[in-house]
Parts: sequence; structure tokens; C-alpha cells
Amino acid sequence: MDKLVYKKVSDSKTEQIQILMPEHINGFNRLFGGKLMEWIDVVAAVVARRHSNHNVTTASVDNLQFKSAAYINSTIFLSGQVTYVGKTSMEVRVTTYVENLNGIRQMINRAYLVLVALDDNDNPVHVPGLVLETDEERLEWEAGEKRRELRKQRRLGAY
Ligand SMILES: CC(=O)SCCNC(=O)CCNC(=O)[C@H](O)C(C)(C)COP(=O)(O)OP(=O)(O)OC[C@H]1O[C@@H](n2cnc3c(N)ncnc32)[C@H](O)[C@@H]1OP(=O)(O)O
Repeated sequence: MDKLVYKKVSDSKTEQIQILMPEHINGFNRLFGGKLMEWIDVVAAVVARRHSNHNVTTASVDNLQFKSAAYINSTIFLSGQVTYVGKTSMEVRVTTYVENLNGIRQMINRAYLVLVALDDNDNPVHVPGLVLETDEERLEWEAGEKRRELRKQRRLGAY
């Protein structure tokens, strides 16, 4: 894709809602982390598909932090957005909340994923640039540059 194509963060922002059912719970009555990671991966993939208009694959999951537990019957709200783009890769932040009955949301997880857009032959393909409209988006972009550099160093150093 021509790199001169640009998209806004809001063009691909994606949200998902779940109510925690018995099949989402682990052996001691809390949300099973693996189930949440699956939902996070799906939200991130949809964000990246919407940004790139291509199929995407997850290259890495970076800095996934479980901050609080969630329990059965909770409303779970996931929100994903692009934070940084390279040539063929997109960094997507997915934040997960428990939404209380009064509408107040408490963050329970934050994760950064890198997804790569693929062409019809499964080769990485260029993605649109990102239009940064808010201070929060600009700060995330700057942090995304640092995270990308750290990931590169880790890959090169194999640590
Ligand atoms: C939605 C899902 O769950 S998919 C299932 C799980 N995921 C997979 O099966 C992916 C398996 N991995 C792959 O297919 C390949 O490693 C790919 C497509 C991710 C990358 O292929 P490569 O041959 O390394 O491609 P290449 O070296 O050109 O890198 C492409 C981009 O990916 C980035 N990249 C590659 N590996 C990583 C990594 N481990 N972490 C972060 N970014 C990475 C590169 O920095 C580059 O970004 P840029 O174009 O923005 O500069």
C-alpha cells in the first residue's frame, strides 16, 4: 500500500463487551487469564484489519499486565486502538475494564500487541500511516517508538 495513505486512530478503534459466564472462569472463581488473552488478541486483530484493510497476524504480545481480578457475572469491556505503525507492522493497545452496574469502569488489564499486515501471498505488506489528533495519541506514539526499539533490541539480543 502507498505509505502516503493515512488513517486516523479513530478509524480503527474497536470495542468488545462480554458478560463473564461459567465457561470463562478458572478453578478459583476468577476470570481465566487465557480466555481474556484470546479476547484481547481478537480485538487487536480487528483494529489492525480495520487500519490496514488486510489480513493480519500477531507478531508479539508486549507488556500484558493483569492488574485486577474479575468475577462471574461481571461486564467486561475491551477497547483497542492503534498506537504506532511501522512499514508493515501496527502496535495496538488493548485495555480491559470491569464495567460496574453504575457504568463506572475499572481497568483490569492492559496489553500492547504488534500485528503485521499480510498480502495474498502471506508476505508483509505496507500499512497506512497514522494521523495523530490528540495529545494522548501523540504521547502513545512517542512511547510506541521506544517500545519498538526495545522489542528490536530484545530480538537482536535474544533476551
Ligand atoms: C491473530 C493471530 O493470533 S495469528 C497467530 C499467531 N501468529 C503467527 O502465527 C505469526 C507467526 N510469525 C510470522 O508469520 C512472521 O514472523 C511475521 C509475519 C510476523 C513477520 O515476518 P518476518 O519475515 O519477520 O517479516 P519482516 O522481517 O519483514 O518484519 C515485518 C514486520 O514485522 C515486525 N516484526 C517481526 N517480528 C516481530 C516481533 N517478534 N515482534 C514485533 N515485531 C516484529 C518487523 O519489525 C517488521 O515491522 P515493520 O515492517 O513495521 O518495520
